[in-house]
Amino acid sequence: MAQAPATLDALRREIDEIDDALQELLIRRNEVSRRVGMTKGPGSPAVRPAREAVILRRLVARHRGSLPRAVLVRLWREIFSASLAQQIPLKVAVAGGNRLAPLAREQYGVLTPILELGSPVRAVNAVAEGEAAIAVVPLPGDGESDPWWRFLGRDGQTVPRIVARLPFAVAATPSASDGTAALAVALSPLEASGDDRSYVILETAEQISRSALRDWLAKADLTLRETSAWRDDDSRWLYLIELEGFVDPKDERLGRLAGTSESRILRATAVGAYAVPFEDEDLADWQSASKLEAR
Ligand SMILES: C=C(O[C@@H]1C=C(C(=O)O)C=C[C@H]1O)C(=O)O
Repeated sequence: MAQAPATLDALRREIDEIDDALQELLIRRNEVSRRVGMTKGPGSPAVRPAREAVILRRLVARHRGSLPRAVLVRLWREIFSASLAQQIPLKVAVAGGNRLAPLAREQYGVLTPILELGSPVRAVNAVAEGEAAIAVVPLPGDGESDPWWRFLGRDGQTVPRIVARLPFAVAATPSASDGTAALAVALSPLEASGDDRSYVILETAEQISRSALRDWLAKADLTLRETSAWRDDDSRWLYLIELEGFVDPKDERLGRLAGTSESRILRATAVGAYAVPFEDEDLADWQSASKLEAR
């Protein structure tokens, strides 16, 4: 016998039940995250973008039905932010005037306090000094007079590291639809998500061409993506290098670099890594694809 069509009342009762179940699960998730926070301890910072990336990739891959993947990601950004906010006082520093506040809000939660400071350098300092948990800073550019990244080459637990690239999903981040992108800096260890890019700072006593840098890196099995240079007062050069793959502070390829560069690299320090963001097609839904075809 065919099933009788559900009445509007019955369908609404089903939605009420689902809402209650969803709410119970969110309450439970936040409680477990609070316990994760207590288990982490002082040497294990709260902000873990690599773990968030692994979760989002898994959820997007197993998704189905008519709820768009971009909406799924948006929901989880708020869930992560609420989860983080009960582990630590979640405050995000940005440089006022560089249009990164909306991006920071869409990544770290619409209710998360944003601290607008005078420059990206001050935003990074706010993280070093514990005034903010995360700084959202512009992508490194070449020829900057005071690049925010120049403080990252030092060792130590209170030196901020690059931990994420924003947006993680353009389709889920309206403020990034014009191509705006940024990096997030926090006092968190470098963690691999399984598909990553990394940043290292190379220190040299002289200016080095991009092609020489690329060759030295290739000899040490490292693939260069981007470079930014900064000349320190005492004629020391710093290069912020973006590399393919994950490179952590103990990576033996960094040690090999000195040997492959005619010893012109004085120091090589791993200063960051980020999970490779979703491509638009990763978030494409069967429904939206069929809508496009129907046009
Ligand atoms: C719960 C954790 O802390 C934070 C919150 C996460 C979450 O809500 O899933 C994930 C990573 C961290 O940014 C964790 O590290 O697992």
